Amino acid sequence: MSDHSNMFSSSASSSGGVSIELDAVSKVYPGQPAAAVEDFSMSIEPGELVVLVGPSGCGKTTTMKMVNRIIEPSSGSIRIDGRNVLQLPPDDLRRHVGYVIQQIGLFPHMTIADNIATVPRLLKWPKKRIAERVTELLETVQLDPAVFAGRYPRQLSGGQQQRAGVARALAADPPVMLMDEPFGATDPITREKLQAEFLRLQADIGKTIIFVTHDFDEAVRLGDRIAVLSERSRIEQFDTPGAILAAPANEYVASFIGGGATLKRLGLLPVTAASLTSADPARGLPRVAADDTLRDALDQLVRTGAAGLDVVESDGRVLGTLGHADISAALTATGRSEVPVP
Ligand SMILES: Nc1ncnc2c1ncn2[C@@H]1O[C@H](COP(=O)(O)OP(=O)(O)OP(=O)(O)O)[C@@H](O)[C@H]1O
Repeated sequence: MSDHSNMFSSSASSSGGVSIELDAVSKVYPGQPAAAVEDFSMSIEPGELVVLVGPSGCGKTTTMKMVNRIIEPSSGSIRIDGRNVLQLPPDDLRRHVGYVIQQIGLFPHMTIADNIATVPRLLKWPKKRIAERVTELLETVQLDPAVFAGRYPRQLSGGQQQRAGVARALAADPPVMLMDEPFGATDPITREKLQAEFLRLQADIGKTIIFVTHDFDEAVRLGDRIAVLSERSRIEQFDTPGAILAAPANEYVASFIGGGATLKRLGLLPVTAASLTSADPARGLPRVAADDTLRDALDQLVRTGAAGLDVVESDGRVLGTLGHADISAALTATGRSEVPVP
C-alpha cells in the first residue's frame, strides 16, 4: 500500500472534515478561446458545506472537478488539509475525496454491497472490515442491509439508488465530499426527503463538502455558505444563506434569489429568534412549536387569522406569545446583524 493512502490519516480515520483552499484557479479547455473558470479563489473551513450555485454553463462543475483532479486546472493552486493536490497522485486523491453525481454512477453489474465496497477494496481493507462498513453505511442511509445489500442497482428506486450512491461515496470515510447535483434527478418530494436525510447525516459526520446545484432553494436549505457564481465561475457573493437573502450583493444575486426572499429568510429563522411577549392563557391562542421556523408561524397566523400564537417547548412549557409585528421585528434585527461588514 502506498504512503498516500494515509495522506489524510489524521482526519480520515475518524469522521470529520479538513480545509480546502483554492487560490487563483483557472481552467481553459483545449481549443476554447475563453476560460471556463477564471481566477477562482475560495477558503473552505473544515466541516463546512459550501454550495456553488449559478446558471447552466457558469463553470460550477468544472470548478468542483478540479478539486479531485477529474479536470486538471490550467493554473492556480488547490490545497486540501494544507497539501497541494496537484502534487498528489490523482488515483490516491480520488480515493480520499468522496464523489456523488446526479447520474449516481452505480456499477449496474455489481450488487449494492459490492458498489459500496469499491474504494475499501481498492484500499485493501480486510474483508471483515469491509463487510462491517457496508452494513453500517446501508443503515446510515436508511437502506435495510438484509433487503438491499444483495440487490442490483436496477432493482432500486431512484431515491434508493441516490442513497446507495451517498453510501458508496462515504465508504472509506473521506474527509472531503464533492456532490454534483446529487438530488437533481429525483422528484420534488423524494428530493426534499433526501435533502433532510442528508442534513441529518452531515450533522453527524461533519465532512467538508462542496455541493453544486442550480437550485437556489436547495442551496439555502443545505449550505453553511453559498457562493453565487456568474460566468467563468466569478463569485458574485459568498456568504451564509441568511446574509445573502437579507442583503444580496447586486442585481445579479437578487435576480438569482428570485421571488419570496423574505419568506425564504423566515424559513431559516427559528420561532425563538423573535422577541416574545408574555403569554396570557385566557386568550386561548393557537400554538406553534419552539423549533418551528418563523415561516411556519406566519403560515399559521395567516391560515388561522389569529392575532398571535403561543410558542411551546416540546415539554409543553409556554415560552411566550408571537404576533405579526414580532416577526417583522425579527427580520429587521437579523437583517442588520447579518449584513457583512465591508
Ligand atoms: N470538456 C470540455 N471542453 C470544452 N468546453 C467545456 C468542457 N466542459 C465544459 N465546457 C464548457 O465550460 C463551461 C463551464 O461548464 P461547466 O460544466 O463547468 O458548467 P456548469 O455551471 O456546471 O453547468 P451545468 O449547470 O449546465 O452543469 C461551459 O461553457 C461549457 O460549455
